[in-house]
Amino acid sequence: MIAHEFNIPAERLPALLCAMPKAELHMHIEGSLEPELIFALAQRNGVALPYADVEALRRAYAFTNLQSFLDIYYAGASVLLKEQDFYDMAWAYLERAAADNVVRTEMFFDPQTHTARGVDIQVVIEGLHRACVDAEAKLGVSAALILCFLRHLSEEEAFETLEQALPYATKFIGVGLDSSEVGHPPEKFAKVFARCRELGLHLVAHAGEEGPPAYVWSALDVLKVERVDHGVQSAKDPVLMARLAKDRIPLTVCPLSNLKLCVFPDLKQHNLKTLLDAGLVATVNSDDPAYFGGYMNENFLQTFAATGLTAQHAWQLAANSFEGSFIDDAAKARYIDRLNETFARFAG
Ligand code: HPA
Ligand SMILES: [Zn+2]
Repeated sequence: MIAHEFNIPAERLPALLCAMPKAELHMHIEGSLEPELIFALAQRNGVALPYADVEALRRAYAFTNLQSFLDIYYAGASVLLKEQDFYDMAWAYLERAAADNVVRTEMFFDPQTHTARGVDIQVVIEGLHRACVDAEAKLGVSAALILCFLRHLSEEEAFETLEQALPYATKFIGVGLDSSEVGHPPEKFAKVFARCRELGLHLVAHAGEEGPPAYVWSALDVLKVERVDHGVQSAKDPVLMARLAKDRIPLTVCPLSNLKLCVFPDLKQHNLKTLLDAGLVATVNSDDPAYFGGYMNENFLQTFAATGLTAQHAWQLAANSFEGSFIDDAAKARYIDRLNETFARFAG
């Protein structure tokens, strides 16, 4: 996709970042559970929480690394029991996404977090999928689901989850790999990803969030993923950077997540600009917006303010999000037209 030349006055850039159509490719739906909804669902379902109130829960959101976040994230998800709970969670996110001009979203969900508590996978998938169908009809947001395997569990358990999910295979478009990265390299899941590939599912995996470039290499070469989630540690390996650029492998970067989990000490030092300027198909995403302090537009606004990215970078990030999405080429072209129309409206 060729970037057009746009002359955007600097003072219009924040409004343009908010207005431009964009795709979100890295968002864990359980990470969109706001504290208010956690407490409302706890009350509705009679689930006891180890926090006195919403403020006490929010105060616990002071993370030092990925694991310190995951412990609280899994505790928050414990209030989800019924199909309507999954619907309500997804609907709340989809309304926020629509407000941020997200026109396409590919949402991760973690079935093992729920089946381990005795919730049937059908309840999880049907509730989330119904919200996706309604989002298209009522919000004009195209929404799809990606089932993630928890990498701290075994490959055998991933296979069991895949078996349970297959009756609902028309309701998700692919599989991913998330949870504790270091010590759980992609190759641990080689066989289950090979099976998912045979089944025609799209493949993605978290790699290079905290883990080394070697994990990004094995996500590509062993799992054969089409996108890498996070991938920011790739910048440490010039040969890997060249490979990602050559093969146009999208990286779903999550700046506020990286800040809150101390992957970078501050946003000014985030390497998004390095990745873009090296020609990588980098995108901006919210990861776990209820926990990391912002949905899509907040990620764009804060990252641009901190790192001095330009309107040209904004266009590239939005175009990359459509290129990296799992929609057909005609839909990509329509979204790029809408992107260009928005830029033309903001041009000086
Ligand atoms: O950022 C993340 N990394 C790994 N696993 C996750 N599960 C939710 N968010 C994340
Ligand atoms: Zn993630």
